[in-house]
Amino acid sequence: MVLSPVIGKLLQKRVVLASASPRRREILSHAGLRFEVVPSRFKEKLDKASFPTPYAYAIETAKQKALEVARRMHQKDLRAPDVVIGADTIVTIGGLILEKPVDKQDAYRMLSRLNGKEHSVFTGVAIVHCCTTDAQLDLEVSEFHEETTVKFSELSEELLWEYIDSGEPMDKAGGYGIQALGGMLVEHVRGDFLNVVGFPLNHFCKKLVELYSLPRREDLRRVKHDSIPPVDTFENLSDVEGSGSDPAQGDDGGGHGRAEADGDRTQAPAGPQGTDSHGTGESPPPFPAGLLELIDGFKASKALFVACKLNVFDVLKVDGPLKAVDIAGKIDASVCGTERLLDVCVALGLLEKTDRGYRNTELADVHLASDGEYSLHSLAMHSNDHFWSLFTDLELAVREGASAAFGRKAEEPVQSKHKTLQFMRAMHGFAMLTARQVATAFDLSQFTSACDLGGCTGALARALTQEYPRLKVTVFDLPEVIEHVTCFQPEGRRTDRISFMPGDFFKDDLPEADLYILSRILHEWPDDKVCELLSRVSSRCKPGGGILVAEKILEDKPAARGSLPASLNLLVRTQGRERGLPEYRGLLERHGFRDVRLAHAGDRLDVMLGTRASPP
Ligand SMILES: Cc1cn([C@@H]2O[C@H](COP(=O)(O)OP(=O)(O)OP(=O)(O)O)[C@@H](O)[C@H]2O)c(=O)[nH]c1=O
Repeated sequence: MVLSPVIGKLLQKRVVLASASPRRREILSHAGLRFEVVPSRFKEKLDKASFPTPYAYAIETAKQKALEVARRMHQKDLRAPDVVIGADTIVTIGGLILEKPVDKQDAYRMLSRLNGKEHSVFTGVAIVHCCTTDAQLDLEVSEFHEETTVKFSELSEELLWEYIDSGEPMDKAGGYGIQALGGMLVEHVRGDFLNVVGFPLNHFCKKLVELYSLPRREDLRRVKHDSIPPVDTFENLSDVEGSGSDPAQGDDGGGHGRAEADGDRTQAPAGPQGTDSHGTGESPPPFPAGLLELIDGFKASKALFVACKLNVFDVLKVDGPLKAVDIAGKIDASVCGTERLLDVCVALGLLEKTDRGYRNTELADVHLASDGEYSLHSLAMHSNDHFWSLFTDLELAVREGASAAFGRKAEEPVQSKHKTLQFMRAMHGFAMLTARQVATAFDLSQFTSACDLGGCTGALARALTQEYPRLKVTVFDLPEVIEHVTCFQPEGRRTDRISFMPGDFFKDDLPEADLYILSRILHEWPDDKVCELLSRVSSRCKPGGGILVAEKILEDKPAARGSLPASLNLLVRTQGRERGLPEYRGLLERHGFRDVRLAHAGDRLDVMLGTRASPP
């Protein structure tokens, strides 16, 4: 790959870096690029839960930063620059996205989380090509991301605070700067170092080669139909005249789309014979890339489920990297089928393909192998074995409503030991990822006893006892669940402050406690059952006692993507449903709980805390 000529081609263009990051400026100017710096005013507040992956979030933020600058410059000068570059760097660990710390305590929380562990750094990059025709701004976006894995040493509290007091963490994602003092915290790095610093230069150059070496189909089409080529950049910069292949086809996970001045749109491909899809010479509708992704979404889920079921991630965690033929032997499957499945997993970001064979990404090691503390393997298996077939009845459930569909092919009760365990593992995986955030959403230190109703494996109980040294927690769940809880207690971390009690919260006496917890329980039930349960809790709870409810609360604005499948789950599964804050608040108040407060516990859950009022 020839790097400098491709950077050289940009020298003929007015290039703007839409970033205030001094590191990005330095990396790009060292590479010989000439550009202006116009920091973006885009507020980095996108809803993380609405993105399928952390890097999708970073890419979208990068894109919005660049688009904001392009539009602002166009408005101001009536002429936008030729190219605007935006980037966003995030640090991710255990499903959490860490951006820049807001204060020293926040930096401490981030660095403690990274301490002694491996994490990923993603930078999303957007390259926006601007073209102004008749004062109209036409924008075309190319985007990609790069991942680097960084391992921190075990660091003492003292060192962490010394580092925080140096002031270095404050303007850096994850609260550290690998290029300076923060380099001392790092044991090893896998991948592009500059990507951690804030800009993946190598991938950027490859992207430029891809963009500027091959004229894209849409450019050829536009040259043919429009009198003025919209982006003169490409004809001028092309090395390979007349080559008709479409680099977007070979895009390595990055996108390639078009945005309009007042909103984002994806570029339509040329219709047959290079005409637009209407055959009229007018612009075809935007290419519905997101829609096609949705249409294909079930294939991606199924590929993940099958790879989990065949234990691909377990095999690679122990023995990877391995060639397809060796993996096929270990999972007892055909070589050609295995190879295809593995390549799909690479495309989905679950595996990496190296010269030595396939290996797990960190995501797969942590969440898709079956043995990890934060494994979601059983959640994937539960979705495959249980929800997949229920969802084939979605049409019926929608036509007839939950209650009509319920009972026909309704849920088989979770009976066999295997099913119970799979269900418990599935719940446990999710609870392990959310328990700490639920436990710390409010200060619960005034309570000395709690009862977690339907607390399953005790994941939340453990987070609560770790957080509150005075608190004793009783986990109350069905006998068939309590029977298996010992499998889920981590060796060496048992505490006599947690006890497990078998029982049915609709029938049996509830244990005595200062605080009653219903975490992801109420959405499972219809209103009459919710009222029955809340009235049982209310009559057992002493005045001044508390109720803690964790649920994903429906919002008035269009629901976050993450909560949508859950609301459909409930349609095909039980008669329960998601509820909004006023409804939950009303239910709690009706059952004698006042001062209901709300806190967010990460992207997937909200927590409400109410106090039992004295009876009138
Ligand atoms: C992990 C790490 C990050 N960073 C800096 O963290 C900021 C991320 O924040 P951002 O939101 O992507 O960028 P920004 O600084 O707010 O600038 P902008 O592009 O204007 O949003 C960027 O600065 C990066 O260099 C380092 O300097 N070293 C490191 O090891």
